[in-house]
Amino acid sequence: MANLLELNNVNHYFHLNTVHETHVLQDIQLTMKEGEFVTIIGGNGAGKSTLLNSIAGTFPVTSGNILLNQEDITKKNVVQRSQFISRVFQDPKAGTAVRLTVGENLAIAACRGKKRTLSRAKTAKNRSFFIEKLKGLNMGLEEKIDTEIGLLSGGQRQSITLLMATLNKPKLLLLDEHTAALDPKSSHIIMNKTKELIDQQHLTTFMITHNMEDALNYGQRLIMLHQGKIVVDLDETAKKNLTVADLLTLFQEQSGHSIQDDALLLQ
Ligand SMILES: Nc1ncnc2c1ncn2[C@@H]1O[C@H](COP(=O)(O)OP(=O)(O)OP(=O)(O)O)[C@@H](O)[C@H]1O
Repeated sequence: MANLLELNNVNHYFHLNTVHETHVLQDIQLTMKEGEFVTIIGGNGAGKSTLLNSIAGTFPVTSGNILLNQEDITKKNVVQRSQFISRVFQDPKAGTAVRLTVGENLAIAACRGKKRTLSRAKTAKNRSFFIEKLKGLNMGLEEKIDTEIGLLSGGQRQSITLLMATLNKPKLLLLDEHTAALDPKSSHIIMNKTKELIDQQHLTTFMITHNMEDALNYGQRLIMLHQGKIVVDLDETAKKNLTVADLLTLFQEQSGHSIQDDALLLQ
């Protein structure tokens, strides 16, 4: 199967050529197949968010190139890339207009990357489409279609953010610790919804998590990042029977360090 995403020798420096220079991504070589669900873990400051930001186009990489469906997107900015790359952030408020209703937020998401044509008939059709999608979440959120999204709980908001991110079937879905701000029960519900949406649409997905169990339980491949380098890359067979303890040992063997990250170890 063809590569959906390809990163070739990607390097990223912050504050290049200053005393504060940090080499955050170091010669990243990474490919993802279409439909692959990859989880990524690593200690604080390993460069996970920077890697996602580089793929999303939040800032230009210092060197190297990024290909999506064989097209070089390295020079495209975040808005141009958002036509085919969706992202869900840790903060459930990010990516939504908190003063607009659930329905209005979904309408904005549905227009992403398309020409906006609004007619009464289309608005009514969209409304029933959104109600069906909300029903699919099985959280009773179809009743909240006219509620301001800012008034919903973190878990409810995050499930709608997920729906918004997947409404137009993105080529690539980036999940940036999207359950980390939720309580354990909501986090579990959202992870199950995430898997459901990914499976239904066969979405190519890259998920950062601090939860090692989730990193092992979800997706077909697991990557560990350490000091800006990929130190572990496990396929489905390799990660199938691994425990969190095995993962910690593997990390130590490959990087020469133990994970100095309480958030990761406390999971
Ligand atoms: N905008 C920025 N300007 C300068 N340095 C930055 C910036 N963003 C991140 N860094 C630095 O880059 C390094 C990697 O940060 P990044 O946020 O990518 O790590 P992370 O693996 O996502 O960490 P965490 O798990 O703690 O969120 C850190 O040393 C961080 O201080």
